[in-house]
Amino acid sequence: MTGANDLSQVHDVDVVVHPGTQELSDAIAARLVTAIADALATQDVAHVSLTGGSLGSAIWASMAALPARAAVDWSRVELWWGDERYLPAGDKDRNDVQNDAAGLAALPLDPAKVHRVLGPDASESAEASATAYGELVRASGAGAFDVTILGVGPDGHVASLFPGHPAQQSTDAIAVAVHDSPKPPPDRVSLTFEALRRSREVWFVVAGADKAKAVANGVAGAGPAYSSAAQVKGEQRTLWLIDAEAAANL
Ligand SMILES: O=C1O[C@H](COP(=O)(O)O)[C@@H](O)[C@H](O)[C@H]1O
Repeated sequence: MTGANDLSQVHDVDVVVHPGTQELSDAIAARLVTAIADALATQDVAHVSLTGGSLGSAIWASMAALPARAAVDWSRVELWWGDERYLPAGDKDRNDVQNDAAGLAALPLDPAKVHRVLGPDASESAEASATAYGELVRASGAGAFDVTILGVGPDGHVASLFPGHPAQQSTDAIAVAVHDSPKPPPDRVSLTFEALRRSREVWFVVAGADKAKAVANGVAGAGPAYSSAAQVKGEQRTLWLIDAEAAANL
């Protein structure tokens, strides 16, 4: 990772800083290829949980341009989403739609292994969608995700778990319905902290000066009223993959 500045082991997490958003996005795509190929060397399938947001989609544009993506047997990759906006299939504001448009759809994935959160066109409520998604995670035998990728909002939210929002407190489920989200749209479905923590590696992916405070809070381990990101750690590794602007307050 040429040009990366490794600030390893700050507060029991690893922080890697790349100069700008493009370098960061390209590096995450390359890292993901390696992580998936490693997992597939010893497992039948690799489970990866994806994120929406700006960088969450930029990764797939980088992947589409990365020759090394051919090193992965994508038909053995199970994809999940850490959260989804509770909107009908195909809505341009859904995370999966934005990821697909950025480049995800171009990969030779097995559609049966791409697990999309049901929207209002296919479920009675966000609660019903969350229950169905949780059951799907459980039934898949995922047990733990190999990699969970999480964007972080300027307010410190990850997936659709917003600091101080009641959905943060859901402890008895894999996925939870979120209403009155401070960021539109108001209705969402999110994996819970408990589910997100069942990840071998958690990667926070963050770019931009407007995220510098959220990154500092997350890396420092701030409480849930200030940072949802700080409540999630990987079982083996927690990585902050950020650009120089986002690192400004470290
Ligand atoms: O609404 C969401 O926002 C976050 C972060 O988005 P960004 O555009 O500020 O990077 C994203 O991680 C989450 O998946 C999404 O639903």
